[in-house]
Amino acid sequence: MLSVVPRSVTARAPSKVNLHLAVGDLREDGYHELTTVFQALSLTDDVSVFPAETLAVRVRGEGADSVPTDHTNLVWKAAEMLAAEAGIEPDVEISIVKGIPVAGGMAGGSADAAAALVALNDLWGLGLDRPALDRFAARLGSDVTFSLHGGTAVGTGRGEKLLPVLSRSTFHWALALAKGGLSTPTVFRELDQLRAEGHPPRVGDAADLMHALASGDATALAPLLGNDLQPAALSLAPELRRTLRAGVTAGALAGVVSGSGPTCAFLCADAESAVTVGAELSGAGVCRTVRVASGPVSGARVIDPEREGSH
Ligand SMILES: C[C@@](CO)(OP(=O)(O)O)[C@H](O)COP(=O)(O)OP(=O)(O)OC[C@H]1O[C@@H](n2ccc(N)nc2=O)[C@H](O)[C@@H]1O
Ligand SMILES: Nc1ncnc2c1ncn2[C@@H]1O[C@H](COP(=O)(O)OP(=O)(O)O)[C@@H](O)[C@H]1O
Repeated sequence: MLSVVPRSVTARAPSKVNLHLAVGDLREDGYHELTTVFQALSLTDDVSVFPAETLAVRVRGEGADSVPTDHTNLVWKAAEMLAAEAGIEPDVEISIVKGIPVAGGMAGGSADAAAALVALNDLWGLGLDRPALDRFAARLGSDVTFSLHGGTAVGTGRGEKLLPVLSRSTFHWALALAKGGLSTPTVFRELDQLRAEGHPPRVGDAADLMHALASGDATALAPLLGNDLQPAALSLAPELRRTLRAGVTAGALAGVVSGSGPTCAFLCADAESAVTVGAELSGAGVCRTVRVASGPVSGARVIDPEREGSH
């Protein structure tokens, strides 16, 4: 007798770096008004879903020990939301393979949530279109909408209102992953505190940065990278100053704290330079480990792990 192997679906979602992150006022709902330019990077997480007796989450890979496997994991919440919408039980095993550092300012949890939405939409045959997936994404977290879309985009509101940005070439990055993580709400609170006490530097508008992206010129883009959360991340993790200096000394065009940190992202002239900068950073002992990545890449999408490989 033929036994039927239950179908599984795997989706891959990108990390992100904020090329520009302007943080505005604290809103009444506890979020800050943002204007940010996201770029999706080739450092990714894979999320596979399989029919199961009950909802369960497993995690392996980069930083897996510090990722929750209970209802607080964003993929668990994504499964419950979609199942409630479809009127079914969320009986599924969700397996996450992390390549994106946890609490690293690179939207790893958001990537997993976006990948889970895409994979479950396929597994359960829900036929949800992009606007519908966007609505679920925005409920899960501010960055999840971007993780779905990928590419290069401007985010406003709390980061969930997106408009695509013309970006002409591929940019190459060396990433310095730190020992611990930084909690996003703690970094926003630290910025509020720094602003109450003085005037930490603020990024201007993103007009010149948009031109540099459209021209595809990494040398023009480099001096325009900016992040209002960087002073707060440096205040909480002062050792990142050394990391930022070391990357530029190693030949990067510029370095910036990624989102709320503590990952530092270094824009490099080309792929070869990114490998050299990564090796020098590694040798300088200013970070836990290094990765190279390029962007922009696509948002969360179903993959065939046999053909595309799984990490
Ligand atoms: C800072 C950014 C920049 O892209 O990314 P990360 O560095 O975390 O990757 C994002 O704004 C993070 O987005 P995300 O990680 O999805 O945050 P959420 O879960 O929605 O919010 C976590 C907490 O961060 C704070 N928060 C988040 C977004 C925002 N616009 N204002 C805020 O003040 C709030 O305290 C909120 O309760
Ligand atoms: N699927 C997930 N992957 C990673 N972290 C998750 C996940 N679900 C919930 N978390 C929690 O979210 C927090 C933020 O993690 P992450 O999204 O990786 O970083 P960041 O917000 O800095 O980009 C972590 O403290 C982690 O415990």
